[in-house]
Amino acid sequence: MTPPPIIRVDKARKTYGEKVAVDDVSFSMPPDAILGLLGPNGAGKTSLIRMITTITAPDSGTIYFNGEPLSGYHPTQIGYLPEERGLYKQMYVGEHLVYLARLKGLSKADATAQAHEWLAKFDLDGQWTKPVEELSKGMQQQVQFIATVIHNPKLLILDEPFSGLDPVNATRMRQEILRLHANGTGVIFSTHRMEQVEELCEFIVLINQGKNILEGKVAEIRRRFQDNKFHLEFGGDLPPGINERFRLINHTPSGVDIQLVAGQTGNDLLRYLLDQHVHIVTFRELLPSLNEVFIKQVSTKVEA
Ligand SMILES: Nc1ncnc2c1ncn2[C@@H]1O[C@H](COP(=O)(O)OP(=O)(O)OP(=O)(O)O)[C@@H](O)[C@H]1O
Repeated sequence: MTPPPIIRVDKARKTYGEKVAVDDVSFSMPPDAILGLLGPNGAGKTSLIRMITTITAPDSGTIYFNGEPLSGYHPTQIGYLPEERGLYKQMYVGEHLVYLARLKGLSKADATAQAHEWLAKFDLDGQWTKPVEELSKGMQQQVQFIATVIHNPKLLILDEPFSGLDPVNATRMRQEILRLHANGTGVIFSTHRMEQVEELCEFIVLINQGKNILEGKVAEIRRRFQDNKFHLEFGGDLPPGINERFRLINHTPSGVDIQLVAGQTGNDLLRYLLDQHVHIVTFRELLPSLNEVFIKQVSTKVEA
């Protein structure tokens, strides 16, 4: 039997007065997936996350966790790193982590052991008795990440987790996220950095103006939005007449991108190049980046 989705959002709606922040959004997230929750500023992502974490309730619609309608006990299985960090500045680092882990149901002994283990992973074990406010911003962020994962949640929700981290610490956090994922934790990752989404996520849901406008596997979505562009690397010269047949864009030192027009196929281009005895080094279709897909989708909807 296939396991139920870790999260299924069924027509969730959230309004603030007249403002419809989440407009009947539905999607499913396979268990242990890494899902990118994307959308422009004000799209409704935080409002949706707050419903998934039971901080707020939908006005209508239902959210299911592992096949069960969300209830008060599910938050202990969720770890949420919000974009606005919320540690108590005067508390000591170790004491703070133990306190937060106990709120998630760990015994004092387990909470203490886990806090030590996680701090050591981030080279922060020497900070146990320091007040949070004496840590750098990046270190505070790592402590908050530890607070998010310390109870070994089944679902992690991370809002811009890498912001403010140097490359070494960002890589370390990324490795920990991937390790948790490999051990069966589902991850919802919200960011405006599309290259991070391409690196980490297999699936995305794109929200715009409160509505789910695009969802699916990243690779399939990029393929769906391909627009007949090819990249050619070649030795020697191109035939002088190529410009009359094909639209050359983006010359780079190693080659050229070619935009085909209606009625032209990649095979037409390849055949032409072979007939003209071009020395082909590389010939491949260019897929749009997720960034290009995002901009195209969001601006189309704004214009519509
Ligand atoms: N507490 C609130 N009261 C009134 N309106 C709100 C409240 N929270 C959010 N909104 C509105 O709901 C809409 C969605 O906001 P939300 O914070 O969910 O967007 P977001 O996608 O997380 O944006 P960002 O990427 O900028 O963080 C916005 O128009 C926002 O102004």
